[in-house]
Amino acid sequence: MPDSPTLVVAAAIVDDLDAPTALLAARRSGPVSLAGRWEFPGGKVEPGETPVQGVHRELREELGVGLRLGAELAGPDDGAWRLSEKYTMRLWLAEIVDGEPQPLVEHDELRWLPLGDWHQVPWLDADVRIVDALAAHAARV
Ligand SMILES: Nc1nc2c([nH]c(=O)n2[C@H]2C[C@H](O)[C@@H](COP(=O)(O)OP(=O)(O)OP(=O)(O)O)O2)c(=O)[nH]1
Repeated sequence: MPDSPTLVVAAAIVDDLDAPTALLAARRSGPVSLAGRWEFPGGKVEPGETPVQGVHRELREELGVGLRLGAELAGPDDGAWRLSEKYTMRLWLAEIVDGEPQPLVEHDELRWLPLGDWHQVPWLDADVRIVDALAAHAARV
C-alpha cells in the first residue's frame, strides 16, 4: 500500500472576509524546484496538532500574523485538494487580525492580488484550479 499523502494546511488570506477584493499570494524562495512560484502560505500539520491549529502556527511562523479563519474552501478529493502523489491540502479563507504580513521564512515576496486578477502571478501548478475555485467562491460572497 502506498503511504497516505501528507496533509498540508494553508490560508487564502483576503482583505475582508465579508467582501473580498484582494488575495494575498506568497512567492516561494525554495526549494529550487518551487522557487519563484506563488502559493497559499501554510505547511505540513505537525504531530499532535489539529489542522486548524496548524494553519494558525504556520501563518504566525511564515508571515508573522494572527488570523481569523472563515469558511474552508472544500476540494474535490474527500473535501481536500490533492496536490501531488505526496501531498494533499486543506485551505481556509482568512483575514488578518494581528500583525503586518512579512515574508519571514520560505517566501521572498508577498503580493495583494486584486479581485479579477488573481492569475497575474505564476502559481504552483496544483494551485491553479484552487485559485479558480476561490475566485468563483469570492464572486458569490
Ligand atoms: N504551503 C503550500 N504548499 C503547497 C501549495 N501548493 C502546493 O503544491 N504545495 C506543496 C509545496 C510543498 O511540496 C508542499 C508543502 O510543503 P511546505 O514546504 O509548504 O511545508 P512546510 O512549511 O511544513 O515545510 P518544511 O518545514 O517541511 O520545509 O505542498 C500551497 O498553496 N501552499
